[in-house]
Amino acid sequence: MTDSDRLITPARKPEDIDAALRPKSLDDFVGQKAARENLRIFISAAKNRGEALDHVLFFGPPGLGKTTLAQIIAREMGVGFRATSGPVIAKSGDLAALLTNLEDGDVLFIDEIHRLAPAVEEILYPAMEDRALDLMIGEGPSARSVRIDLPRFTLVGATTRQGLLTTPLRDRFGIPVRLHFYSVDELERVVTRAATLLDLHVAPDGAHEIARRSRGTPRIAGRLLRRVRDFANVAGNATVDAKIADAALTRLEVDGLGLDAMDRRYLMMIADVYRGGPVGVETLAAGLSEPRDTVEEVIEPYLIQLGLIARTARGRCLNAGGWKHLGLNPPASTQDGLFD
Ligand SMILES: Nc1ncnc2c1ncn2[C@@H]1O[C@H](COP(=O)(O)OP(=O)(O)OP(=O)(O)O)[C@@H](O)[C@H]1O
Ligand SMILES: [Mg+2]
Repeated sequence: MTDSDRLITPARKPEDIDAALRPKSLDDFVGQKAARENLRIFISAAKNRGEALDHVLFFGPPGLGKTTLAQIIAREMGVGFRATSGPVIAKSGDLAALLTNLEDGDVLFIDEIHRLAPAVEEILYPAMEDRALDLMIGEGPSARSVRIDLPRFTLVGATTRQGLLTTPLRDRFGIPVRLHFYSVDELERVVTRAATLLDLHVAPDGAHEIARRSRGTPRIAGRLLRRVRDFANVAGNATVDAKIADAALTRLEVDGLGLDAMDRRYLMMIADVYRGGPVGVETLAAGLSEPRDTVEEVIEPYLIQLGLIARTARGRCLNAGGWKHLGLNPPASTQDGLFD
């Protein structure tokens, strides 16, 4: 099984209906209170001054609302929205064309901005800083550089890997925004809101059951809701309540914390093969036959967030909560206060 086959992967799956479920305004956007309130202030200040919003960088795990917020910024600023992504911009000329075609004040959204080619990235520096484009005209000895002024624009970058961004690029974003996993309460609101959009009746206990299994991630909440709806339909239930949600998600092998077979294999491997760790991430990745990136970016963040495992300098360790979730006792030798 690869990560994209998992029901609870935070990455976008083809059947996800992200666009239909996207909140369209800051008021409609659930959670991320600090980010939301800061953006509200920056947006209203920029509008008052009649300026474009400063460049914004969103970073955080997949499915938390980076693309959604980028679109909301354009809407709240009342400007156009142009979207592209790092790997799509192959040549510096492609980016130059995008930039020169912007209209005054537009938002240019670059997803996966950590994957920009270095030559393309260099075009961005003067564009972001001075709203200018430096172009080379001609070749050989007669070549000369001309500077073209660009319209005012806001670059909104998104990345799941802030660490892979070069410092000069990161430094040019005036408004860096980190997105966090959502609380169960917030996800209940995400589920209830999505249910209304899907014309589906979900009882509060049903929303709670789906929320607590959604790994802090709205995209997963939307996906699980639609899966549970299928079960409710087949069972002839008009309302999604906790019972049907639990039955459906248990059938789909998503446990009470939102962990699936892959997570349990990961935990089990540390517990069983490495007696609770520490064990290196490379070793775990090899044991699970998963790329190291998937282990570090997809499997581990949520397990760390739950406090089931810890990343230490010597490797990964299972915490007390991890042992408990597996229904196991830590080996006696590790019970001397090493685990909380
Ligand atoms: N705060 C929120 N309230 C309600 N729904 C949300 C919220 N944040 C995200 N969603 C929903 O979750 C889904 C994924 O959001 P989005 O596409 O913005 O995530 P992303 O961070 O851009 O993910 P990726 O890193 O994969 O590009 C969308 O369907 C969106 O409507
Ligand atoms: Mg996105």
